[in-house]
Amino acid sequence: MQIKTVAIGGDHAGFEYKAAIIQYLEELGYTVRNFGTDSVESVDYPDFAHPTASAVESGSCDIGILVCGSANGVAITANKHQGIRAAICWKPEIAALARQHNNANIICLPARFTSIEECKEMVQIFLATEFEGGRHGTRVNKIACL
Ligand SMILES: O=C(CO)[C@H](O)[C@H](O)[C@H](O)COP(=O)(O)O
Repeated sequence: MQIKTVAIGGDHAGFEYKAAIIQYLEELGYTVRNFGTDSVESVDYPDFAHPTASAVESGSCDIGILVCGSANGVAITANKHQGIRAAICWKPEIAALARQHNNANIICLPARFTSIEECKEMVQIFLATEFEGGRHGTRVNKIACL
């Protein structure tokens, strides 16, 4: 999958990291759609995670990034969307496996438990790693079969 357009969103706890990631991605040549929030003023993460997830689910963006304090809230929210597989990642290896084994289409980053540089590395890996398919495809297909 060729990734050109990235959706990104998060709450106040993820704002500074989101801004740094946007700049990083635009320097790499990606088109970034920012779904906010755009300040450190306290907000409710679902208000920003839902539109970000919808953009990926609809296909208007190729992949998504969500950032909040622990990543839990944005992940729980995004995974309410039928077409979303949102993975919480806190190490580069986990970001790779989220794509390789789970075909994740949103990476959720814990801003209060990682550094900006670690998040940039995880984003780069997430965007560059392909889904392996095979046995993993069988498993991923079973996720939606409620
Ligand atoms: O996952 C979260 C919510 O479950 C995020 O970590 C939020 O960023 C966090 O809860 C925000 O906490 P705050 O005390 O309101 O800044």
